[in-house]
Amino acid sequence: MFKKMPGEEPHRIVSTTPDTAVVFRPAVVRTPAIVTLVIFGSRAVASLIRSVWRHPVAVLVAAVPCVLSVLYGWRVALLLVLPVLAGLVSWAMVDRSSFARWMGWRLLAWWRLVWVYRRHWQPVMVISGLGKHVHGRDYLPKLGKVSCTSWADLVTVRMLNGQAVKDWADRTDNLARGFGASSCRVSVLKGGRLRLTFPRCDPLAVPLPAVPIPETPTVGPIEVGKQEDGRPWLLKVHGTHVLVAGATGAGKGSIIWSTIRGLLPAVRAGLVAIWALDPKLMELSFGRALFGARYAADPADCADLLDDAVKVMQARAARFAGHQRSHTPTVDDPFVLVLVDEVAFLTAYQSDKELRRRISAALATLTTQGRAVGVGVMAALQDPRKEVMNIRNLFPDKIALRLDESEQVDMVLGDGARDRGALADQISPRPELGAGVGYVRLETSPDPIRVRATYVSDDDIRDMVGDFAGEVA
Ligand SMILES: Nc1ncnc2c1ncn2[C@@H]1O[C@H](COP(=O)(O)OP(=O)(O)OP(=O)(O)O)[C@@H](O)[C@H]1O
Repeated sequence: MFKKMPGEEPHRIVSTTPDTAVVFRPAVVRTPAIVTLVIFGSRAVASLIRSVWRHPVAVLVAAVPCVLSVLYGWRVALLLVLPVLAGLVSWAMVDRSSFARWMGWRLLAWWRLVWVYRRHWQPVMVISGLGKHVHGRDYLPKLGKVSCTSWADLVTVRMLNGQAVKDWADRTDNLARGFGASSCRVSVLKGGRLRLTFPRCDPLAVPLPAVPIPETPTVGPIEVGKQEDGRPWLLKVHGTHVLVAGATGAGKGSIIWSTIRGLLPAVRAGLVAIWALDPKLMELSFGRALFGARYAADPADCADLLDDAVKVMQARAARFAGHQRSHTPTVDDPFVLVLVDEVAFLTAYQSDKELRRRISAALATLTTQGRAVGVGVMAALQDPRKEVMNIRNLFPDKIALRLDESEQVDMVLGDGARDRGALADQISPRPELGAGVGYVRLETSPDPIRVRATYVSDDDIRDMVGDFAGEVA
């Protein structure tokens, strides 16, 4: 039986009988040096080809000056390279984004691969427990491609056979510390490969001003903020229901107001009607004039308004039955968005049992039957526990802002969301850093996305009221 053993291992192998009278030494067949050299040589060539394939720009930048100086001497090489360098600097100054896309991020990715990930890969894998060092041999997950975006490094890895995604998700803290990043997120690619996302900076660290009101009426998706990768965060409200969960001061109001702001032109055009329930009498009362008669703060009025919404929904369902299966907003049948601030005031904390029953039943009816006929619910709440909000699973889209406890993250976003990097319990309680910051999970992907809502200030709301009050159907 042959066994491959590197280094000094073969010398240590001895087998003895129990009384050590007979000692067996297995025969050791030494690999000829030439074979070893050929193996190492072919590995070096393969690694060179891989580097050229994955990092052509970086290899070109490093290799061309070296080749020129070998062929023509360093003076000629310098003369030839300097104008190119000047050209690159001017390109970077004139059009930063195209330079970053074609050169900057590629060079940075190569540098980060060599200097950060490859250099620290072996110790970080072994110490974090994702790799093993057994009898002088390393069993390490394979480091794949590294690419850089404006805010993060994206690292592809091939897991060891027998490893599970959870093994990696449980060690995101180790990975982040090991590679000098503030956090690490794990997402699954196919074929046993994972993508690790290591943020280099936080584009959401500063509050975002309210986006301009759209010029043309739209029922969404509405731009309500920014995603971590710098792209706009577009929130779908028509054809779904949205639950916003966050501790007090987490910035739930900014999501509600950003949504209202984006819908106002459609409200003016008669394509959308916003119905507001404001049991805390704080958040929505500020722009009360925007909602006309469709505003309620007293729990009994809230129950009546919800019952009216159910009637609208049922009347539509009866009319649509057999004719259409989905809703297109029109002036006759506008999209009705029922906004509920602190829904637990109306359900869990409501002392009047009959009111509580009516409100819970109406909310459950709207969230189970409303989306196909153009009635949507957007509800905000502080405490996402089932005892407080037993219909939270009827909301297809959920947003987790800052939460008090780590267990609440999975309650809002679904199982495994926190393991995959939705650290909503670690969002800063300082409003300038953390208010409006949260995680969303789209129906199409299990990976949570970090986002920040724009801040619609009191002045913005006053302007909105000034421009749009009285235009409500
Ligand atoms: N998107 C945001 N960006 C920056 N700051 C924000 C943002 N949203 C809110 N804030 C700040 O955080 C404070 C609290 O926000 P807000 O009242 O919306 O939180 P909330 O989650 O609705 O809290 P509560 O449940 O107590 O009403 C605001 O006064 C504001 O100063």
